[in-house]
Amino acid sequence: MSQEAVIAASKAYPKPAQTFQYGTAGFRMKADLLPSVVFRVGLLAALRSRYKNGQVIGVMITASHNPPADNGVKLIDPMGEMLESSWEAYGTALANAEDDQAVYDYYTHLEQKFNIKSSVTPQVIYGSDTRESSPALVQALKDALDAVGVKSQAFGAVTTPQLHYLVRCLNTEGTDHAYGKPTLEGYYSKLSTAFNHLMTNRSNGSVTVDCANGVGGPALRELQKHLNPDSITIIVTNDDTETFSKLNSQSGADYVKTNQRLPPSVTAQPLARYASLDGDADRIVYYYVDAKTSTFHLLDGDKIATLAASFIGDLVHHSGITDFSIGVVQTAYANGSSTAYIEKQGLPTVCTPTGVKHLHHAALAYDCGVYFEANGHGTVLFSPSALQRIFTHEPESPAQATAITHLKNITELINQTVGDALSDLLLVEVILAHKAWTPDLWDACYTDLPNRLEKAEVVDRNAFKTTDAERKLTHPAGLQDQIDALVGKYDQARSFVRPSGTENVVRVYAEAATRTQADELAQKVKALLR
Ligand SMILES: CC(=O)N[C@H]1[C@@H](OP(=O)(O)O)O[C@H](CO)[C@@H](O)[C@@H]1O
Ligand SMILES: [Mg+2]
Repeated sequence: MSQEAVIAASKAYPKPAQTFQYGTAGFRMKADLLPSVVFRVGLLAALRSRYKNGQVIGVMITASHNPPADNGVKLIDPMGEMLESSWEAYGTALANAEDDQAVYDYYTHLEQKFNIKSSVTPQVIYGSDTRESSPALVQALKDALDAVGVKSQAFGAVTTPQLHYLVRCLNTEGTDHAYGKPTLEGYYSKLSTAFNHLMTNRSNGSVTVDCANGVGGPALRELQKHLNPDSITIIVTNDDTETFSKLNSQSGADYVKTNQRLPPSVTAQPLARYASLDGDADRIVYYYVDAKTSTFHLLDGDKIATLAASFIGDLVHHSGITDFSIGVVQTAYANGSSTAYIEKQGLPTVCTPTGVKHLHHAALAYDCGVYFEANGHGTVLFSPSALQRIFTHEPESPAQATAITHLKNITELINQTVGDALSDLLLVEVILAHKAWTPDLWDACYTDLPNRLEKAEVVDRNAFKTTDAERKLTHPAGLQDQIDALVGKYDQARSFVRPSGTENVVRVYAEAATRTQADELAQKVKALLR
């Protein structure tokens, strides 16, 4: 790598007058502001790979559920996790370097700081969602990787979880904890093989999936080719990736969760199952309309977490494996009823700050850690020792043998690197089939407290500081007391305010015993912010 090569390549991507920050979901903003950021993220990925002795690092170009004009970029660490948070600041600093020389200087500063050897060949793989702006940003990335001699591989349009899967597979290939075949075909084959085993002699009718007109559409169509058609029919809708303006428009998991209503394109049949993915297919929510009043019912991340935890708990119980810890990790946005339900089942719950990296980390504390954000982003992690026990357990009865076989397949079905809408879809379908549950029976486990999520524009969101997993404000001084006083006036109420990590707003959440109370509480708390 030469100074001239880096500086020359960097010249093509001048930094706009803008301050950037590597946030909860990497960098995310209007796509036209991003070329310099993506170029520099490419340099960071190269450094990260060399720092990790040449292990493969992933770069995903996506803005998830954001509008079509946005885009974003984030790094994936060697085991398929999100970038270690201490490195986010280096990404921020590199993105904000004023000119090409400053970019090069900071790059060499990091090399020295971490004593990164130039003898190691860095390896990076990358992919993008289906946005119009993605190809140009991919080119910016490629130019950076080439300038610093990275061995790179392009995977084209992929879901975010697919890229996480590929990174982990590449870095574990040939080891005793090989995660799978490092190809997209390997991904589809791993998930579908487990699904087809779990669905042997079972059929679960059909599910209609709204793909937000994003990359989940083509991926789901491909996955479906691998599934036994006698087990499931997946009706793929909102899968137009050619009309860029349709992405996440009036569709998708975020639309359904935020508005608490059907996408306008869906005419729901009573008790039929519907699901919506987000733009990069790492989130999923389910919903249905009931038979009596055709009312919309949301089955969100909390409902998926409780479903998964209880199903896995039952399998472990029937397998004869003992001393096996299962925990459920949530955020403050989890519905109070879900937390109460999980605790009533005798399972521990943990509340972490928003952002899946926090949940993921907390879930590692259990043999089986189930984590979901209410918005539908989540997965299930099995610890290495839990996997070892599941795969070596000697069953003492046919019933135990069946439970063990199911457990093994469940660990293969779940994408354990990150929340994955396609894997979660198959998981829910398997569980409902095994329980012979219609969506209303699933929904009946507990009744959500009516809730409202609002956002407020404020002068400076950084003036809002929180504690207790974001459930309480420490600053601005006195505001929390005012919120508490309001909450005290409603039944079963809870409300909190926190600054968003992805948008320049402050979020207000409120839940209470009735819809009117929840709405009123949210409005009154919001009014305090003015
Ligand atoms: C209330 C809410 O849904 N917040 C989302 C949103 O974070 P904020 O920090 O609230 O903007 O985007 C994150 C990244 O996608 C996601 O992890 C999180 O759950
Ligand atoms: Mg997403």
